[in-house]
Amino acid sequence: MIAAAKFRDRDRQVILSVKDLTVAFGDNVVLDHLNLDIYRGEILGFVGASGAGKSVLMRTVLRLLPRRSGRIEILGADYDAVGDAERMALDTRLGVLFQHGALFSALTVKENIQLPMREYLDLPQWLMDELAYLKIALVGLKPEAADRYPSELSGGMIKRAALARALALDPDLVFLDEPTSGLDPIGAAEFDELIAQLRDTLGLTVYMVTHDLDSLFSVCDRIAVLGQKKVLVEGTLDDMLAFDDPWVQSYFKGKRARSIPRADQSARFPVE
Ligand SMILES: Nc1ncnc2c1ncn2[C@@H]1O[C@H](COP(=O)(O)OP(=O)(O)OP(=O)(O)O)[C@@H](O)[C@H]1O
Repeated sequence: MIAAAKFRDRDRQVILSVKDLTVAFGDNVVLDHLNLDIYRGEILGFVGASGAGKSVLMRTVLRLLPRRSGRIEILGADYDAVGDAERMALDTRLGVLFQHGALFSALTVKENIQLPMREYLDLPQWLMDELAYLKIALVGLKPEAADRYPSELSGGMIKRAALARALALDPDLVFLDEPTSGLDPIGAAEFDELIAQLRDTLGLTVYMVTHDLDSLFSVCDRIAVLGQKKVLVEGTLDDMLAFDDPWVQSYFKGKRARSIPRADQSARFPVE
């Protein structure tokens, strides 16, 4: 924890800051004065029991759900305090991969990737085509995938195509909602590797909601646990293991967790 804190304080810029966020549906308060910071260039794994509110948090940050109170700052700018033009510019800094890919079935992969470009940019078709092929290559798909429809793709290819769409506008921060769910262990490991590669080469920041212990142990720099309507604990895997809470203990120290080899986190959190 000390090492992680040093690394953050010294080098890191907060890219997304959620302050005092409360979200409720009628009497059902799902998030209660929640705080969370995400730092540039990190892969943050976000976990919590089913129904804890992980998707609600992600959707609220993306302004797909209303909040009762609280502030959301992207790259230091308060979403609510900026004008329409700046808000639109902030939107382009974020990319999203929804659970199950959420590609439009009537559009080809190329057309899906070009959707955000059409919405936010004014580019000639030839340039959008070149950019789409670039994104397709970036996520490890072959060029032939460009003209395929989602129904013609495997589960792993759909995830990659959806990731290519999330990267369409060269975002600073991507939200991934259970990106490896439904993939076999090899496909999931390859996807994790791709995420780490994109972080390293593009300097991408990644917010990953996941139930996948392999992902948490192998690619996440930091973990945050949602519980009791707040971020219960955040930090390294060692912080999770030391945290005295029954759900956190059984999640990170359970039989399944014990069978997974851990990545060397000291490489990611160097101490001066
Ligand atoms: N649009 C909505 N209207 C009313 N209640 C909602 C809505 N969306 C989510 N909820 C409620 O908010 C709570 C948190 O749901 P959420 O989907 O965020 O959980 P989660 O942590 O993502 O769960 P899982 O891991 O199972 O996907 C649940 O009680 C859910 O019923």
